[in-house]
Amino acid sequence: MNSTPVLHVENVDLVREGNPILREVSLTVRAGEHWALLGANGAGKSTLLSLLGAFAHPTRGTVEVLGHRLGRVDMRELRSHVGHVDPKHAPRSPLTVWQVVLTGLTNTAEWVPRWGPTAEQVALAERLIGLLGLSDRRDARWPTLSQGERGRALIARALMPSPRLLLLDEPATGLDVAGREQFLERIDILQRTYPDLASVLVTHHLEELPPGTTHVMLLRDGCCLAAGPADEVLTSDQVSKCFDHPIRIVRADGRWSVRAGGPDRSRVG
Ligand SMILES: Nc1ncnc2c1ncn2[C@@H]1O[C@H](COP(=O)(O)OP(=O)(O)OP(=O)(O)O)[C@@H](O)[C@H]1O
Repeated sequence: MNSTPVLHVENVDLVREGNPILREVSLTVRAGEHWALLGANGAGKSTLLSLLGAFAHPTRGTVEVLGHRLGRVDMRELRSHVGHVDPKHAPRSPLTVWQVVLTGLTNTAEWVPRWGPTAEQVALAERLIGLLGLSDRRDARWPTLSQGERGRALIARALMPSPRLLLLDEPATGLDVAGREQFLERIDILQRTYPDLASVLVTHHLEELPPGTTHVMLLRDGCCLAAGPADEVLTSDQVSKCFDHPIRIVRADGRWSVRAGGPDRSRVG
């Protein structure tokens, strides 16, 4: 296994229009780790993800993505090796699921004219479509897909170049309960199928954390409040501080959820 961290962020500050957005943030992500960035609206999660995806440079500090230091590398080239699931991605023409997934190889929103995948690439696309639970929607066109199906198609698309890193920005936002559970089930299958894949997922809802989440960073006002193994970081105390609200964390069947803080009323009979 490659021992270079997949991501290494050291003492990063990011200032935009004179405002500090990230302050002294450090993070190391290794192969096989599944991180969640958790924090309230405006905490800086998406901004940090944009650094990890080589979409932005830090103002101070260093960011290494797949062993390459931002500022010393062709960002566009580097991005092609990162599986970045952009929820706003949308092809303009009504591509099928199969086509959308294959555009992950050309890194384009549209099907590239005169480009054709190899037999191995087609086989990989079919395998990923199956892994994401979309085999029966393989030929369905983008405009006819549900939001959950689109999200899962985009994950399959991001995995086409066989990246070592998958970045997911609020992947379960807007999904109904069934859609969220299907998404979590597929993430679980994915993590078991690709044990070396590392991922970083942004969310503000603990209910949306995949059970395979190994590590968590709590962000508040651009600062890292806590970072480390999920069970050490996701305590009622720390999450309450992160969201500036009394919260009680409940862990059941490998999943996390929250209740309003205060006494545990479930035992009052
Ligand atoms: N281009 C920009 N210029 C100035 N301020 C920005 C810019 N982009 C983001 N911000 C500010 O930086 C802060 C962090 O934004 P960011 O989107 O990273 O937070 P977030 O934790 O992802 O929030 P949310 O959960 O609402 O998506 C916010 O206060 C936002 O207004």
